[in-house]
Amino acid sequence: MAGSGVFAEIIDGDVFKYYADGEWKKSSSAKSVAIVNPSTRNTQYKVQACTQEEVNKAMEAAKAAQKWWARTPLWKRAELLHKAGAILKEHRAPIAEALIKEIAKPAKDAISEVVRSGDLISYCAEEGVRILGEGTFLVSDSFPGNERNKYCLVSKIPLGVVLAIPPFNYPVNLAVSKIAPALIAGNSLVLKPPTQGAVACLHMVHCFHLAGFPKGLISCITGKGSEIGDFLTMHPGVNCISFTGGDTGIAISKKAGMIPLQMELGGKDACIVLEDADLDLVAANIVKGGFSYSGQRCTAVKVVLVMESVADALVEKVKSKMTKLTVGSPEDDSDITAVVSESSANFIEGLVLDARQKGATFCQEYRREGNLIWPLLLDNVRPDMRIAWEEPFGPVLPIIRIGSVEEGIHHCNASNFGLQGCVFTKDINKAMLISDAMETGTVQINAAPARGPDHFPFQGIKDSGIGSQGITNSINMMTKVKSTVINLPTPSYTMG
Ligand SMILES: NC(=O)C1=CN([C@@H]2O[C@H](COP(=O)(O)OP(=O)(O)OC[C@H]3O[C@@H](n4cnc5c(N)ncnc54)[C@H](OP(=O)(O)O)[C@@H]3O)[C@@H](O)[C@H]2O)C=CC1
Ligand SMILES: O=C(O)[C@H](O)COP(=O)(O)O
Repeated sequence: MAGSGVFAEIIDGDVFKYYADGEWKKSSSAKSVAIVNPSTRNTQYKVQACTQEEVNKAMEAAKAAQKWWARTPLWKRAELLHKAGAILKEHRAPIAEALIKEIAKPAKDAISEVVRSGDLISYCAEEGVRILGEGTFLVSDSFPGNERNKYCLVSKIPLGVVLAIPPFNYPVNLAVSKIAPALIAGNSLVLKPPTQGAVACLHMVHCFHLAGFPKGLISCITGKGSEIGDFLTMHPGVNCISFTGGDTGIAISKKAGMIPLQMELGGKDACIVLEDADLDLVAANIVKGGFSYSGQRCTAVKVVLVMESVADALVEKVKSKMTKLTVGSPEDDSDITAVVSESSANFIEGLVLDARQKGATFCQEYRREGNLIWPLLLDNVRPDMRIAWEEPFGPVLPIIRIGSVEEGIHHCNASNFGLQGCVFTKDINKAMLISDAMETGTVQINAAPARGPDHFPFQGIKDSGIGSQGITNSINMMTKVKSTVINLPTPSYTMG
């Protein structure tokens, strides 16, 4: 049960506390933020609306704790991370329950998100010891005109205080994908969880608390992003921001100071289907890729670009598979559950009505009950329809019929997004050429887009992001280079 057992200390009455300086606290604002259950549309939980003064205190504590943490041996940092990962997996049930209630994540997916997160933390601990345990040694005479009288020792050192801001759809996994790299690299961490997903995040933070991390090293500031977000992202105490979400990230990138930014934003992942593709494989991947977690994944298949000659056959296969999708409550492990909010459902509906008005073919009747939208395939979508370009973040998938591969690549590259894409063909040479031509961070060949497994590099270009995630790249991004040059009185080749 969320907020009970070992988690009893993180709640006060019906309001979850925030975490700072090694303690669970009530905000002096005496205000709380309601978390509405997407399925019932009733208030499920409440979290503290933290004040700017509480942010300042968390930043001060983070700065002080980081100085000591940077002097903590790598093996000790890794040991604590392994403990946190194990505790997280041990308490997967109450954390998954919070995911079910606050973001309507199907029960099975909720459990797997928590387990995946525990595994990410441990993998990160091991990877951090490996890559941070070595540096570079350069000699001066490798550059013309120099003798070997300078030795250069190059190492990776922490940035300082990392601000982590994850989105609602993977509030635990996309939080630890920032927290673990930050900590193993010797940084401290301030977390601003999504409102929808905040309680799952608070439970996850408690697992780090139980593991025994130093006071002040980790804090979790709750409150609406629209109210406390700018104060956090423009705070002078922040040395790096790692953000995942929508175009909010673009706004943040314009406000943040001279600090490293890691941004994983929206996507319009295109699925290009060639005439020789295995259509059963394609249909299976389109349904899984397009409708898992009700399409609320940045890596969801968001537009299908299929050669006209095989389009009818593909559409029939997809429609047939869609009839097997269950629609209902996350507690029952339904495939399709309520989207995260009424505003999200309204946005999705707007795209559907626009497509209807402009003549798209509806493969199913459009059906909505509250935030629950039944899976919908739109055929014969044209570029003048909003759904051809915008990201519904919901269970609605457009099909665009193309006359050539070039037409498909053109549509993919004309998008403002550039996260992932996929191509289905039996001709690997053609697949490689298409992958090279697609302007996206990743191209999947003969499978739907996916961020996982979490050690793979994951990046978006254009409006889909800045920098590269994935455990190794995240660790490196949360460090900076330090050179120490030893100047010898006379050249020495004894090490040559
Ligand atoms: N690339 C990806 O992985 C994802 C992309 N998205 C995209 O984002 C859209 C909306 O999803 P959502 O999660 O609400 O994304 P948002 O960009 O609205 O929110 C992401 C995170 O940013 C916080 N935030 C909001 N405003 C600010 C601000 N001014 N300063 C700092 N932080 C802020 C949010 O907090 P709060 O919740 O309190 O507002 C949340 O923690 C989706 O429709 C989709 O397009 C969403 C999820 C994942
Ligand atoms: O933000 C998202 O939607 C996730 O990065 C998607 O992760 P997945 O592809 O592993 O589901």
